[in-house]
Amino acid sequence: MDIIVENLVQVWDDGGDGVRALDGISHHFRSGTLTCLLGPSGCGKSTLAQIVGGIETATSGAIRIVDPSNPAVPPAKPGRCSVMMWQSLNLFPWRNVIDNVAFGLEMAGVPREARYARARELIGMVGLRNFEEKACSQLSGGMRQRVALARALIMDRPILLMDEPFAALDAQTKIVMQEELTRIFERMRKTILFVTHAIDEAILLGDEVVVMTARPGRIKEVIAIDLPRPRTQEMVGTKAFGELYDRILHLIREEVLNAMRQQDEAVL
Ligand SMILES: Nc1ncnc2c1ncn2[C@@H]1O[C@H](COP(=O)(O)OP(=O)(O)OP(=O)(O)O)[C@@H](O)[C@H]1O
Repeated sequence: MDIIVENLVQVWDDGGDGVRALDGISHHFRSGTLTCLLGPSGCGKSTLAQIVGGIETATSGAIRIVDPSNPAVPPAKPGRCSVMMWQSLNLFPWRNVIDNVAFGLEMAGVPREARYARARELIGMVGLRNFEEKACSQLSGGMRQRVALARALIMDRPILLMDEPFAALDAQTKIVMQEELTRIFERMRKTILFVTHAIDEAILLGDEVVVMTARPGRIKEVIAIDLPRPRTQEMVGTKAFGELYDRILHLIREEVLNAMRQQDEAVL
C-alpha cells in the first residue's frame, strides 16, 4: 500500500499554547519500501508513525492509503491496514510464545488450530522454532523482540510501523535483528516505516531515509539509499555506506544542535 501524507500538522494539547509536533509534513511512502524516519529527539517521529497507524488523529492535513495496483479502490482507513511494533513490546510475560504470537488472531476469533498453524510458521520465520511453549518472561531481550515481530507479522497487514524496535537491544543482538528484518522485508515486501535515532541502522535498513528537522517536525531532506539488497553488516565498511553516513550525519548534526538550543531556551 502507498501512504500519501499531505501537509500534516499535529499540535498536542499541553494545557497551554500546545506543542507543535509536526508542521506540514508531506511525503509519498511507496508500497513495498522501507522508509526510515530519522531526526533529533522530540522532532515528531513517533507522532507521525502513530498518525499513519490511525492511533492518533492529526490536527490537520490528510493521509491517503491506496493500493497502487488498484487505484480505483477508495483509500483504506489507516488503522485497518497497519500494525505497530514499539520498543516496549507489550508482550504478555505469563503467556507462552505461541499464544503471544497468535494473540491478534485470537482476538479476531480465528479458531485455535488455524491460528496456531500460522503462528508456528511465523515463529519459524523469526528463528524461534522449538520455543513455542516457553513463557515470554523466560526469554532474552532479542528473543522477545522476535516474538513481537512475529506477533506484528501475523496480522498480515500491508503496512508495518516500527518505533525504535531495536533501541533497547545490546549491540550484537541489534545487528542480528537488523539482518533478520532485512531478510523478512525482502521476502514479504510490506510498506514499512521505521523510526530510529541511529544513522547506520537507517542506512542499512532503508530504501530511503527521511531526515526531519528539530521540533516542529518538518522534512529536511529525503535521501535515497541505493545500496543493493540483500543488505548485510559487511556493507557498513564500504565507501558507498560511508558517503551516505557522512551526508546524513551533516544534516542530523544541525538539527540536533537546534533541538539542544530549544531545550536550553526552555530552561532559561
Ligand atoms: N500524547 C502526547 N501529548 C502531548 N504531547 C506529546 C504527546 N506525544 C508526543 N508529544 C510531544 O510532541 C513532541 C514530539 O514527540 P514525539 O514522541 O513524536 O517525538 P520523537 O521524535 O519520536 O522523539 P524521540 O526520538 O525522543 O522518541 C514532543 O515534544 C513530545 O513531548
